[in-house]
Amino acid sequence: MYKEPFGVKLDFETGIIENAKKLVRKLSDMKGYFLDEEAWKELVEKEDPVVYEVYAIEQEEKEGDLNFATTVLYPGKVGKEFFFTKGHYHAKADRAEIYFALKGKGGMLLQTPEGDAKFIEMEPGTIVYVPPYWAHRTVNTGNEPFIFLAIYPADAGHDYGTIKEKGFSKIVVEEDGKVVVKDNPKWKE
Ligand SMILES: O=P(O)(O)OC[C@H]1O[C@](O)(CO)[C@@H](O)[C@@H]1O
Ligand SMILES: [Fe+2]
Repeated sequence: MYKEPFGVKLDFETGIIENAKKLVRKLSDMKGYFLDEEAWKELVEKEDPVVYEVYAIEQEEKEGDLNFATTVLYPGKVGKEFFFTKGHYHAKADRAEIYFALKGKGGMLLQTPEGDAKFIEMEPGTIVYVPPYWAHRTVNTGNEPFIFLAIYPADAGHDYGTIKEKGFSKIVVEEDGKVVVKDNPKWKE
């Protein structure tokens, strides 16, 4: 009837949550996500780096329950574009989410289904509220791993397909040593 409460330990240095399920996303898992396809191919053939790791504590997909996960997003670029997570809408699109930045430097790209985008900078201590219906992707704009905790409804689910197909309307790139958010020339409305 009642579920058993529990506490787990999160290591602030590494982002690892004990007893969590680990997921690894390598650059080869992200075909078609980056603007510069040549640079993507070259880097995959050379070293196929890990782009991010997720440590998740997940419950059954039921209304009312909560999941949480840390992400360790490594520093790097494909061409001029900073490493990012795949990004997704929630399968149940009206589900919100909270992110809490722990280490490193980065930001979150958010987008409505109409393509209105927003970039929110994140540093340790930043809490980001992801409202219902907004797609979200995190970006590492620094030189060390960008680590954050996400807390989301257990029944939110992931809709990766829409972003994989259309991308985000904005990209985050390095130009003259600066972080620049600009229009994505490949964005399909
Ligand atoms: O699911 P993505 O877009 O690959 O990004 C990874 C992060 O997002 C989450 O799916 C939560 O929104 C986590 O599992 C993880 O923190
Ligand atoms: Fe999410």
